[in-house]
Amino acid sequence: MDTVLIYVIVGVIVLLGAIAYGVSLITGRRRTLEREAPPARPGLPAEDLDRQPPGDTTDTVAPPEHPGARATVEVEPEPEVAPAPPQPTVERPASARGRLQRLRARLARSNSSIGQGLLALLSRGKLDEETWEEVEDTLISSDLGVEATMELVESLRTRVKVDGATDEATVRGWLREDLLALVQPDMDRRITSTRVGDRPAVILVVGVNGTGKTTTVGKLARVLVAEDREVLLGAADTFRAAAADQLETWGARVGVPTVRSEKDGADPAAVAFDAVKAGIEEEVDVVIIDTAGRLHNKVGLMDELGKVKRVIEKQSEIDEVLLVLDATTGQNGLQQAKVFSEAVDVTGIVLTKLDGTAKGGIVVAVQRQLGVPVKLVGLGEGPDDLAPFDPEAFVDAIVM
Ligand SMILES: Nc1nc2c(ncn2[C@@H]2O[C@H](COP(=O)(O)OP(=O)(O)OP(=O)(O)O)[C@@H](O)[C@H]2O)c(=O)[nH]1
Repeated sequence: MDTVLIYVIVGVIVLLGAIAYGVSLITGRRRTLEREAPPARPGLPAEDLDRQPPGDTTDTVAPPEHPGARATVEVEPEPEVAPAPPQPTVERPASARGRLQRLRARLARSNSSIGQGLLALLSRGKLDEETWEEVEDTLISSDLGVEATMELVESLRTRVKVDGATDEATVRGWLREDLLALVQPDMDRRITSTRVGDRPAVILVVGVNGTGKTTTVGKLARVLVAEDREVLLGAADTFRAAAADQLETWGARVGVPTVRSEKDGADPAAVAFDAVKAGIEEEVDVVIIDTAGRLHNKVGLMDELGKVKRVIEKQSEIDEVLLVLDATTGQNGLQQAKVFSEAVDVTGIVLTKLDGTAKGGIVVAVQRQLGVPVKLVGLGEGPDDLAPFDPEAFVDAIVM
């Protein structure tokens, strides 16, 4: 009996175990199926997009069938286009013609006070010795120089004696005429900037650092580009590391190449040589060379500039040597002019920063001292603020 009971109990246990196993198999399968099924999505099912026939790439916008339903949109993938490399913008500089007229207001701003002062003194009616002394002082304070001042006062005294008229319009006429004569309008102020025979014109730009030399070379390149010249720059100012970068930037703005050395403190003569060589090979119209004018002493300067000059002349003559002077430095500038002219044959002067000084008389003083004309004047820091010197426009700005 006991044995039968044991068999019954074991049988029940086996049966229960089999039932439990069967139930667990069914639930496990259902869970797996649930896990594999995609989640239900609200609104228009996304699978509508998936069901678009492959290859149908046109944009399709199905109007919604009822409010709230989303349109089915298939957007053609953008073809992959490599971004275009940034193009350097080459500027078209303003023509140099009539620039001094345009910039006259800048000159007038600083220099017309002299003109106004002179006009007020000379049209007082009674011109006594004291007034003439004031006239002299005004002229000397404009850096005209003692000699030119004496000449001008002498001429004005004679006119007053002869004519007697001292109304402002008459005096203005005299002043204009006498100042113009002092500025020597007949001097040849052209700059050689076209090919000479079968070689480019070569312009050497010299001057003390800080006078605006590099800036002037850059501005001059623009003036010449505006006149359709092919220009090449030589960065022979190897003394100041940033000068070559500065020059290169000026050139790049108007599509002008710069020959430079990658080495700081390289031999300026070697850079000048390479620039002229490249200019000859490229058949450009003009090569402009920026130099470092370290005014440590006259002998050093002569050695440096002399070497640059000799090395260039192995390949080409030098057509222009432009001396850059800062108009605000007065007598100091005149002293520099003297030293440079002894080191190298200066053919023209560039007077920079005339916009910032009432000392326009320096034009007369420096021309007299060197016997060479002022060819260009700097009238601001803008890229087109360099103008060919025009004696009439200059004097008009003073006596306007
Ligand atoms: N207001 C004014 N500033 C000027 C003029 N010309 C040049 N300058 C400024 O003078 C400063 C010196 O100019 P640079 O061209 O660097 O002088 P630099 O003589 O070449 O000096 P280095 O490159 O060291 O040889 C700059 O800030 C120019 O913008 C001008 O006509 N008017």
